[in-house]
Amino acid sequence: MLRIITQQAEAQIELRRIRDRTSQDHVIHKEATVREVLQAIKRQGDKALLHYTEEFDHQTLSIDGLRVSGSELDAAYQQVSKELLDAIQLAAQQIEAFHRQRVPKSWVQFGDDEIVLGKRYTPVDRAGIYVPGGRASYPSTVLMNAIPAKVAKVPQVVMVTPPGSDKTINPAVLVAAQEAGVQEIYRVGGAQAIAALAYGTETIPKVDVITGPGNIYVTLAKKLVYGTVGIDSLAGPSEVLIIADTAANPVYIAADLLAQAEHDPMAASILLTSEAQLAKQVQEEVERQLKDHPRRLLTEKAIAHFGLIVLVDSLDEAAELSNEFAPEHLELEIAEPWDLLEKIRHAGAIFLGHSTPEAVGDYLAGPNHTLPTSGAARYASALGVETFMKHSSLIQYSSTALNKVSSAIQALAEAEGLPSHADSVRLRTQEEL
Ligand SMILES: NC(=O)c1ccc[n+]([C@@H]2O[C@H](COP(=O)([O-])OP(=O)(O)OC[C@H]3O[C@@H](n4cnc5c(N)ncnc54)[C@H](O)[C@@H]3O)[C@@H](O)[C@H]2O)c1
Ligand SMILES: N[C@H](CO)Cc1c[nH]c[nH+]1
Ligand SMILES: [Zn+2]
Repeated sequence: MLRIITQQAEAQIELRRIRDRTSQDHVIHKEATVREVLQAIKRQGDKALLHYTEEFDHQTLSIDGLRVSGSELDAAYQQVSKELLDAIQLAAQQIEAFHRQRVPKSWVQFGDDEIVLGKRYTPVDRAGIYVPGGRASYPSTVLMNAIPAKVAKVPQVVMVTPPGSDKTINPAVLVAAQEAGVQEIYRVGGAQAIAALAYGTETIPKVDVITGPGNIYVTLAKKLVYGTVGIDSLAGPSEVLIIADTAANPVYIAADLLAQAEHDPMAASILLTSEAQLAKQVQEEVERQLKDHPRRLLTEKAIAHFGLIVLVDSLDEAAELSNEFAPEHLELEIAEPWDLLEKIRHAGAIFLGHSTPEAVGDYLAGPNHTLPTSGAARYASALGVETFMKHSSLIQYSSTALNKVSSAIQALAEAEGLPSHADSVRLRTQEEL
């Protein structure tokens, strides 16, 4: 049953516990497992990959079977309905159109004395995309990760996803990968897949950046390999925080809370409202919708451990609590959502008004659904084209320009006790005299 809390102090403690659920004590033994997996893949490559796929995914693969074959890719198109293919293509178009607006542009600036300064953006050489597949399969996540990589013009995009029963991968995932321009697909998941992308194995190439959401094992692995490779952000398990007033419909709110909870037993679903009657109605409606839910066990677990309704005094208080939580998804189910927006400082994606369920953003509105979780929205943002790019600074000085700053650079270098730095400027500017 979704709990209702009325005391502010208790609400703050509970919200903090839920926000920090991926770094609490019960996760420590999972981190030990993940470290062991990373070490084994680093040392033993494919052999360890097959071992952990057997242990965690219960699938016996051969080295030759790791990569999805061309015939499997072709067959996938025959296995999806026309309606699903159309939906994948519509989502792909909208995601691409949105991301094309945000391609970082290189620039140079010409200053006095022939000084040229600028930034030059270039894509990474190789990107690795993680597509979750443990408890659900995610063609939408393929599109959300591979399309920005394609827009960034990454030359090699490699995808990993766990094998399902009979070692197969959902054909919709394979179709989405082809529509989005993924070149290589490997049937491995969990921490072992992240390790393979970070360190490389005999079969799977080492990449420069790993993106994509996943469960606690995937998220911990990404955190641990950061530095060996780049990552997008810590994206998962999922969460939604809804702020609602009297204008909200309890049936919609309950559905939106469950839409997040059904992802993972560690998913978080939170409602902040000043309306006691609405709180009660949502609590009852969640129970009603859960009754016939096909993923009832998993969803109930998430609601019981990481679900919460908080009764607040005002929308301002709700905004402040939301800022402390920094949710992955924030829904403003209130009469004037744009008025509250200015009070919101931290959220991965914000959904405004009653006709904008979070699922619109999950699938096809265009903005990316790979978003920071567990409070990471305080400092991180949605995955984007820039996740697959980096920029180099450009600096050119003429001798006239160098002469003008020569003594300042030498003074700074001497203050730092670095004489060769001073010499590198002094020798050049002396020659000019
Ligand atoms: N933030 C986002 O943008 C976003 C988007 C989509 C999905 N998600 C999240 O992605 C996650 C998907 O999770 P999932 O489980 O369905 O798929 P997943 O692919 O993330 O995880 C499955 C893998 O976990 C590993 N695993 C399972 N149990 C294990 C154990 N006991 N020890 C070690 N490894 C184990 C297995 O190797 C398996 O391949 C959910 O948490 C969902 O909320 C987040
Ligand atoms: N809500 C997820 C992000 O947390 C994204 C997703 C994909 N498919 C359905 N939902
Ligand atoms: Zn979702």
